[in-house]
Amino acid sequence: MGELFQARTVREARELLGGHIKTTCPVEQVQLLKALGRRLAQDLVAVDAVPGFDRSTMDGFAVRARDTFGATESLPSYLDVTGEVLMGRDAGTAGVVGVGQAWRIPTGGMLPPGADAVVMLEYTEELDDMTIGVTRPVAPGDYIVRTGEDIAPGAGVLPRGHILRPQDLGLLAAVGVDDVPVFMPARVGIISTGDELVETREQPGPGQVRDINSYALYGQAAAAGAQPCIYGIIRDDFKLLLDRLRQALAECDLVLLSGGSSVGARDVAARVLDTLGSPGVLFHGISIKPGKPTVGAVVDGKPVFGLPGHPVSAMVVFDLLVTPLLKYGFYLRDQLEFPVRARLTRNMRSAAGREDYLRVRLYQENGEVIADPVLGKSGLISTMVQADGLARIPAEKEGIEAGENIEVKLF
Ligand SMILES: Nc1nc2c(c(=O)[nH]1)N[C@H]1C(S)=C(S)[C@@H](COP(=O)(O)OP(=O)(O)OC[C@H]3O[C@@H](n4cnc5c(N)ncnc54)[C@H](O)[C@@H]3O)O[C@H]1N2
Ligand code: MOO
Repeated sequence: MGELFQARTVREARELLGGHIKTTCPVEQVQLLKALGRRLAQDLVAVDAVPGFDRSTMDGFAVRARDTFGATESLPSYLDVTGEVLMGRDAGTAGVVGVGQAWRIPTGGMLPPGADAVVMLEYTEELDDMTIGVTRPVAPGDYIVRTGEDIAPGAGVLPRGHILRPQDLGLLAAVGVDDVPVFMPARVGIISTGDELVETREQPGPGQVRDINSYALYGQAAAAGAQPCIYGIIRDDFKLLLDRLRQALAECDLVLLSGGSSVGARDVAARVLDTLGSPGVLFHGISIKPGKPTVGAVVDGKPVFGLPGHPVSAMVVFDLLVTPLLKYGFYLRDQLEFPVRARLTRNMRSAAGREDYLRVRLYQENGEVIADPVLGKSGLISTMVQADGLARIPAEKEGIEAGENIEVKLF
């Protein structure tokens, strides 16, 4: 590859990939406790109402609100205690709370028929076993959760594609979903290429470095819910690379190659990716820094990326192009990608027409979030370790001044 490549924007790169990827995600049923972080494979609809009955939110007395109107400490409303709600029991079979009456009720107990509110214990005085004085009025509905107030029967509770969070497990438990249909994790093949690379356990000789990218990318893939698989270090050799890529493609849903993506004479990634199958390379180069010499390809419907060799660049491109595919199965248009706004501590220049991604440390000062750039070349993995997140300078800006706000995503 001798010629200079034509750089695409991140959006164009996503659109090109999105238009050609044709992977189907198989679905499996997992037990609810195993479903955390997994992606829902279908819309889930509640069959039952939650709660299934009107419930008290306080310890106290179930009453007719009207009977408490005008009650004060000096002039309480006196009510006859004629019943008691037992926790977990049907309160609908033992009579009705009549006019001028009250039933004892625990927090979470079922509201008995006739009652329309609960008076907190603190606002009652017990005159004897059978009589209370209510010292504050309540309105109908006070201290009650209504039937279906949490989840109405027939309501859509979670949409297909949603990544399950701890609170979602709670909600699914509430509606009785014990087996959850989720997409199987995508299998991600990871290949590192470079004559200089050696395994972690080896002592690098002069001119050699340990393979960083296999591990960092493995971590990113696993963190995005995928099932990563390392295919090792391959020398900068067309044939060797082609064979290993073919194997990875046959066994995986998505393949990552790092190194060899630039335009140097020995940079074989683009050539190899174009040889694998149809349609092959869709773009070579994105207008971002770091990460410019990225190659994006689709082979028989599966995405294959030639990531830049510099570890920071490889990780940034993974974050922008690979994570959304693994997490959501596609690129979401309305995704809130950089949700934190932070004040930048120093001027950072950027070329117009190019998105720049800064590694930033975050801290709080006077109630504000501050982003302090971690400076350093894209070959330095330690800069990623020192950073808490990635900040973006949009393509239309030629830089951001100290004190201006910048959009950040957390690692
Ligand atoms: N004349 C030019 N040179 C370079 C350009 C350019 O536009 N013109 N682009 C630079 C940029 S930007 C990047 S990023 C790199 C991309 O390089 P390659 O993707 O071709 O990768 P390599 O040349 O194989 O390696 C670059 C660098 O990264 C180290 N590396 C590679 N793989 C690993 C790994 N698995 N673990 C740790 N480190 C790795 C490698 O040793 C090199 O130092 O090209 C610039 N050059
Ligand atoms: O893009 Mo390189 O990826 O600037 O270091």
